[in-house]
Amino acid sequence: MSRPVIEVHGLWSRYGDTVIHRELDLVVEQGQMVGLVGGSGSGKTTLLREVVGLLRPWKGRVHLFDCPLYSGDPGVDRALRQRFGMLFQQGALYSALSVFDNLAFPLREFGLEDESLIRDLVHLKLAMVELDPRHGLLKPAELSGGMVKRVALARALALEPELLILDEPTAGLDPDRSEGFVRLIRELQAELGFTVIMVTHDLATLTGLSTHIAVLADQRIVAFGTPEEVRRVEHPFISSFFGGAAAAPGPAAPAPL
Ligand SMILES: Nc1ncnc2c1ncn2[C@@H]1O[C@H](COP(=O)(O)OP(=O)(O)OP(=O)(O)O)[C@@H](O)[C@H]1O
Repeated sequence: MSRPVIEVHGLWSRYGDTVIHRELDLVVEQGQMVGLVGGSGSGKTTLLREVVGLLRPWKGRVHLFDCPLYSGDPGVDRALRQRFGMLFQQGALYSALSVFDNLAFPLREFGLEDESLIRDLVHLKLAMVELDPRHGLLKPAELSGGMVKRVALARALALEPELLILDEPTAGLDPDRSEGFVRLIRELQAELGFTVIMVTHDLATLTGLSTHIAVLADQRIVAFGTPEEVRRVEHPFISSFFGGAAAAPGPAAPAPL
């Protein structure tokens, strides 16, 4: 039985007098990989920040794993934070720390003290993203763009989250590296079963990763469904986003997960 991981109901957001979201609803169920698309400035990043509690909505309800995001109990909020991992476009890694310490950071922060266990877990996470222990000695500035993304992914997965939030996961990667990163996320998702919500402007990343697509336009989610279902919805943004491919999924359909 599928259960909701993210539930957003009647959400209003604003910066000053500018309303960004108006009565927005979104439900993401366990195991779904949801690509959130919308025009530039439509409020995708704002929505992600509200979903993870980095930004408080003006009005409305956000629940994660059936728990209200702002329970008022620091212990509950902390336990909830352990259940999701984030890969944000900027500020992914601490530049002064080695790769090893970047990955050890969330483990130590959440109370792990046994250094030999931390070492084993860090090496396990490095292996998950196809890196080896010697990469742990490097500083972020010594890594290629693709390796930075993989380390950031390993860090997002450090606490074995049930939900992974990705903001432009392949931005800045060339098409080959981007394809490799999409494959890696897909394989890890198939193995670990986490739910994904992702913002991307890249059609290849969107079609390669999404089981579902949510379209943000007119200050709310105007379409939600499988890529094929969403392509059939009549809306000017959807027609222009998918262009001529709107009627026929063809080769752009997502790979099976
Ligand atoms: N801290 C802020 N203060 C004021 N306005 C903001 C702030 N952050 C974002 N905005 C504005 O709110 C709107 C939504 O921004 P947001 O970054 O959520 O959109 P987006 O859909 O992620 O955009 P893009 O696709 O271009 O990254 C934009 O018009 C943006 O300029």
